[in-house]
Amino acid sequence: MTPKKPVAGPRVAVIGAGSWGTTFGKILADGGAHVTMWARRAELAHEINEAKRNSRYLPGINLPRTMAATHELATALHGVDQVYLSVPSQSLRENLKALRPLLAENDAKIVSLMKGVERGTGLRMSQVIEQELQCDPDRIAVASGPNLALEIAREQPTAAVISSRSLETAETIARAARNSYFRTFVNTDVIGTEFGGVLKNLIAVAIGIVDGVGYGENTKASIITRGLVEMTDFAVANGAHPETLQGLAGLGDLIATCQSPLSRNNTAGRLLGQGYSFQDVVKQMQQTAEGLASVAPILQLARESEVDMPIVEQVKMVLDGKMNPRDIAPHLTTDDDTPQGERTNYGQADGGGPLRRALQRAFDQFRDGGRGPRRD
Ligand SMILES: NC(=O)C1=CN([C@@H]2O[C@H](COP(=O)(O)OP(=O)(O)OC[C@H]3O[C@@H](n4cnc5c(N)ncnc54)[C@H](O)[C@@H]3O)[C@@H](O)[C@H]2O)C=CC1
Ligand SMILES: O=C(CO)COP(=O)(O)O
Repeated sequence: MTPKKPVAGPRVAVIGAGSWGTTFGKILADGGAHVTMWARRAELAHEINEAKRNSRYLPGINLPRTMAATHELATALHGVDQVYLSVPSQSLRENLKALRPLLAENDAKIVSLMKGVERGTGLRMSQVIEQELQCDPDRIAVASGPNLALEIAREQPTAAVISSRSLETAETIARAARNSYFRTFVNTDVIGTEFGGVLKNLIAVAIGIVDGVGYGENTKASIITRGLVEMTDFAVANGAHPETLQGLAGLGDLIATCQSPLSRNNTAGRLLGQGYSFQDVVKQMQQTAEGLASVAPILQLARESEVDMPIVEQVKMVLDGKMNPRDIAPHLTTDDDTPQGERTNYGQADGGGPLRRALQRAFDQFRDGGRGPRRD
């Protein structure tokens, strides 16, 4: 009997064949993994299999010859080592319910590619996965960073962060998701990595709004800068390491999303700034703009953790039709009449407050060689 050929790369399934799922499938296939895409529609699975194209989500892109696709979940998940999830965040829980029995006998690593929080619970995607699959959090990883799908599908050089509570899991996934045009770094700050991706969407909506109104670069730079403060304040108060927000998953993604017309969040904001109502914008968006659903749960969490998020508050007011888009502005982002210098909650030397305490805890943990994140 001839010995079985060793399988070079891991066997992976990517659940969700939209723009990011398909692009990530290409990243993995180009890195040597055996990729099966799961698409909801049989026609899309057929197009990927036969034409090596996903013309709706990635027009003009040739997909790897080795990439397979199916619309049968059981076929996609059979014998896999890794499962990548890339469906709209609000649909993750229902999708996991279908996955769970199919993964019962399998200890595959589960990777979230998503950048939203669940409406109603405010849970991050890795928390929803842990709840629904009832699996060891060390098996779960998340991917984030400045990762506009179409640019990566065109093989433009890009970096990303893979984060897991288990460094070993993060490194395993980072090795699989690495190739000549995609470089992955690792950290163990899952909270910071996930919130970075969620929060930059909200700031990108704000940038889109001021763009739509017709304001220029000063306004946008002011909102991006103050937005990073809000993102950091919020994430640190909710358990993140501040350094993560300065890396690819925070600042990096904020820059990419705020300046690119490819961003759906930015586009949704631009339409709002041009005077379209929230309902009109939702109707016009052909793809997922996660920021629209994340605003309310993030503001709820902000209130619970006593963090001010004036820019995100203004985005919510525009979405609700309670603020004229022309009034959204960084000068409303300080809560006193005569702001003295830049208020960065996490840098305040006032000796008190939940943010400062959270920051101190994070630094202590890092200095003591705890499970702090690696620099990305
Ligand atoms: N597109 C991008 O550049 C990036 C997107 N992401 C994140 O990836 C996630 C997925 O976004 P995209 O692929 O861009 O969205 P998309 O809108 O391009 O594709 C979404 C996919 O999910 C499917 N879908 C819709 N509702 C579903 C449901 N109820 N159950 C199962 N599948 C459903 C759609 O048919 C489609 O295949 C989002 O959380 C997004 O924030 C992250 C990084 C980059
Ligand atoms: O997350 C992204 C880039 O990193 C994609 O942003 P949008 O979802 O706004 O298109």
